[in-house]
Order: sequence, then structure tokens, then C-alpha cells
Amino acid sequence: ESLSFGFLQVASPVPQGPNKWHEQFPIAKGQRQSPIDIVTSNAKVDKALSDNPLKVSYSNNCCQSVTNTGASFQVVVDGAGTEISGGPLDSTYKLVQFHAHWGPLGGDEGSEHTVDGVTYPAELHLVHWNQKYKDVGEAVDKPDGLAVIGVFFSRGKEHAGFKPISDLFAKVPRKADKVDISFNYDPACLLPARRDYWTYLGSLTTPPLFESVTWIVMKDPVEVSAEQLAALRNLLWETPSGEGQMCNNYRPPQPLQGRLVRST
Ligand SMILES: CCc1c(F)c(F)c(S(N)(=O)=O)c(F)c1F
Ligand SMILES: [Zn+2]
Repeated sequence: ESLSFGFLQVASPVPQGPNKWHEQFPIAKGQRQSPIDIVTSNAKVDKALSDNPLKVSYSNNCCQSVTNTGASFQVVVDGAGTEISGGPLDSTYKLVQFHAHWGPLGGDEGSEHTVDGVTYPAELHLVHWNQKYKDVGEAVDKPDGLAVIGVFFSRGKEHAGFKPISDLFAKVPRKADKVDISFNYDPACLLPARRDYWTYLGSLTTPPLFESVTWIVMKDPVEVSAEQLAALRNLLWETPSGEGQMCNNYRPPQPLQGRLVRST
């Protein structure tokens, strides 16, 4: 939105970059911020994670719409029957939305988490909230409020499962644009076949940066085509020089602050 004084149109300020977020959100320099660089040799295999495997049960008619949030695309989910449990989670969490973060056209940076310093061109986030709370608004700032599954996208062959979603980006070019998802869609198709992951306690990676996320980062990337990565740039956002292609909407890795990363 922009402020208007009759003749004078004052554009709403372009959001500040990650290195200035701490001015308005001091928790940006907190003790459990995300993302992090996952140093695989320091990750500790925890048998308990495999003894109680992560259970992902999504229904195939849970996705309602795709929106341009001005910072990413967001597929809004109605949550009916889309639950995860087990693994690092002490209760059932329900899917509320998924979105992604990506880099420049053709580049290899863009993921938020990195693995031994290696970046991927994009990272998908499936956001779930703890069913012990009455709604996602109550859960969003609680230490055990959210569980986000991160899936790395690598550049390769087309991802047939992602195509119905990536084809919609051209329909939501501007902030607040929204298109309904009229077809059945099961977001589980976006998960890699091998369900091994790293898990650690962290935060939202965009303001308000609440330290409320149990992160579950899948070890294996899923392949998407260069065209599907390019489709992410059909989404537009405000840049200092006016409207431009949405890209580089990722936060770089944050200090680990002594946290343990566990591994299956
Ligand atoms: C408050 C809404 C919100 C975000 F803005 C967000 F960026 C993430 S993230 N990148 O950590 O997955 C969430 F999980 C989330 F729930
Ligand atoms: Zn995210």
C-alpha cells in the first residue's frame, strides 16, 4: 500500500535487508536464529529420531490458493488432515502454508540453510503449527509453536509434482495477488524419496523472527528444472528502483550459538 496526500504519492518503504532487521527486531541477534550452516560432521545421529519416524500425512485436497505475499509465493492450506508427528516432535503439527526462498536467475545461491557451506538455488518451507495451541496465531511465537520442513531445490530435470504450482506464479505477479487452486494437490509430492533429515531448534527466517521453530531440513534435495526456477521470477516485488523480479529473498546463515544439530 502507499500513503497518498492528494497530489503526493509516497510509496510504502521498500523492506530493509536482513542485516538491518535487528534494528526493529532485536531477536535477530538471538540465541536460536535461523537459518544456519549445517556442518554435517558436527551433526549427531540420534537413534530416537529413527525409533519414532517422522510421520507425514497430507491429504490431496488441502491446498486452497497461491498468493504473492510480496516476499515469496505462499500456498495456503486449509489444514484439514494435513498433519506431521514423530521424529523430533512431541505432538502433532498441522500444515498451514508452504513457500520458498531463492536466489538470482541461474545462480546457485538462494537456499537459506547451507550444508557444509554449500548453497542450493532454492529452499521450500512447509510450515506447520502445534495442535496444543488453539490456532497458528497463538502458536507462532511459542518455543514449540511451529515445525518447518525445509526441502532443498537443485537444478535438474523438471519436477512434475511442482509444475501445477510453478505454472501458477505467472498469475500472481503482484503483492496480494491470489489465485485459487481448483485441482487436487498433495504437497507430500515435494518431499524427497529418502526421508533422512537434520533437526535443530531455530526461528522464523523473516521478521518477526520468532524463536518458535523446530526445523526439519531434508538431507536430499529435489530436482526442479531451470524453467521452474525461472518461473519463481514471474513473481514481482518492490525494489529500490521500483517493481522488479522477486529474487534473493533468503536470509543468510546465522550464528549456531552452541546449538546441537541432530541427524537421522
Ligand atoms: C509468520 C509467517 C512465517 C514466515 F514469515 C516465515 F518466513 C517462516 S519461515 N521462512 O521460517 O519458514 C515461517 F515459518 C512463518 F510461519
Ligand atoms: Zn521460509
